[in-house]
Amino acid sequence: MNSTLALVSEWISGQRWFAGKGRHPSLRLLGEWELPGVTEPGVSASSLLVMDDAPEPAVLYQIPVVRRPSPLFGSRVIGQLHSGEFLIDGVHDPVWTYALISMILGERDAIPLGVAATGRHSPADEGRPIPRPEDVTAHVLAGEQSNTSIIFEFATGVPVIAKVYRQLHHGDNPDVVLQSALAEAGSPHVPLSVGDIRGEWDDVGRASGRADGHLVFAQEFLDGAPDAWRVALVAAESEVDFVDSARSLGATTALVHQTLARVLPTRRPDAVDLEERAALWARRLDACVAEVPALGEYRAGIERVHAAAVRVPWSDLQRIHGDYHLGQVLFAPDRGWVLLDFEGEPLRPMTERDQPDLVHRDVAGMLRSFDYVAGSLALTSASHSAPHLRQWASRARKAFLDGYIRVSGNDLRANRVLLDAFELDKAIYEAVYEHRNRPDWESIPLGGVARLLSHGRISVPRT
Ligand SMILES: Nc1ncnc2c1ncn2[C@@H]1O[C@H](COP(=O)(O)OP(=O)(O)O)[C@@H](O)[C@H]1O
Ligand SMILES: O=P(O)(O)O[C@H]1O[C@H](CO)[C@@H](O[C@H]2O[C@H](CO)[C@@H](O)[C@H](O)[C@H]2O)[C@H](O)[C@H]1O
Repeated sequence: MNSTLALVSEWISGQRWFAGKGRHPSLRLLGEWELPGVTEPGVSASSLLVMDDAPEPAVLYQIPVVRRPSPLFGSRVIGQLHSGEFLIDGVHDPVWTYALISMILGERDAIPLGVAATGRHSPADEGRPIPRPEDVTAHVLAGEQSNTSIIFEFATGVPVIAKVYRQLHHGDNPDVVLQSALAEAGSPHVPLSVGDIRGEWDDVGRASGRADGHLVFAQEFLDGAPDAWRVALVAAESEVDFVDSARSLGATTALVHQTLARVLPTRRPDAVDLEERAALWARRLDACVAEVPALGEYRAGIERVHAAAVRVPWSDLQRIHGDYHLGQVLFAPDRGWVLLDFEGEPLRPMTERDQPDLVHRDVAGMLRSFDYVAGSLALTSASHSAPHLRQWASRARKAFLDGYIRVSGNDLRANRVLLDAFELDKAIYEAVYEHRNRPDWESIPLGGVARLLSHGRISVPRT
């Protein structure tokens, strides 16, 4: 028997969303918010906010839990407390999931235990009632994710997916802000927003002593819609051309960018923006080379591209997706491509992720993704020749750009070095991502870097 924190400390390193793999956590409980409306005697449902001080900077995690006198059949038990109660992993517990959806749809406040939280039901989803417990089922979405998503199915009405953010940051989460703005502007290219939960907690690092941000985001669940990564992989595997699909994905991307530029602030980049970007690219290159030494041989070439990229004209800065790749897009037969997960790159600090940026970042991300389809198949399937796969990727990349340029009117080929700079920046990020998560795939982004540098598109004198 033990304290909540001791039990969570033992359990957290085995969780897929725990970022400190291989390192012992040093946890501190900031507080919790208790979900309202739980009527079962002796049972409470809440969400702990726990700071891990072991990494630098420290990471704030959200951990839904249920305390019960005895576990249910199938409960995921975290451990037994001093009190004799059991601490249960909340996202798998029907009391927690029912209280969560009721709090969002009923716009209820949590019981604050050091952390305040409030549910909001989106006007776009109006008319959906709080279901009776017997009219809703919930299960956790399987698969690798940075957060934990719960699928709700109702006796009537479209299913809902609620994403419980595992790492919390002060400020609006772009995932909620951008998708809600797009959905409210009538874009069919994101799922309908259902609602969210915002919270407020202590933060000694802030002048006010408190921080606030999104804790949960709920949206329509597009059941059965395959993601574009799967669709593209199947096409490449069966040697089916992806040109039309890639062109329409490019066109959809441009439409989403246009809507974001219409409904959220944009601004002209100035000299300071360019200086800051050059400094950011340089810092990121240093950090990536330090972690993946194989990038070292490309450093000078990458620096030349970065230097050239800040000398060409830049278009306006605007809100973008931020971590755009084929796995972030679903194909829904009745509405085409639907974009998900606008949280930005998980390895970048939130202060960078919620800033306006060039659309080039998203376009570059997707171009890299076509390269990944070819690269991953070349690694895993002996029956596909590398030149053939390269040709598949290069046709898809060209079609994606064609589709984007046709709809946006923004000729990203005119100053190709700028797009190359973003593609290189993405590829070095991917090298670090693969180094940490899938070392067998490190050669995919490294090959991408080598190819980009061999195109010789830089027309500035070499130093
Ligand atoms: N609205 C949705 N409809 C259908 N599937 C979804 C929806 N949102 C997420 N998914 C599925 O869940 C996966 C993880 O979602 P994502 O937003 O990328 O979460 P994470 O931030 O945990 O990576 C997606 O790749 C997709 O397969
Ligand atoms: O989806 P996430 O926000 O968690 O993004 C991270 O993981 C992605 C891998 O799942 C990673 O994407 C890279 O691999 C993809 C294939 O699995 C490929 O399509 C992408 O182009 C490539 O970047 C992403 O970079 C990372 O942030």
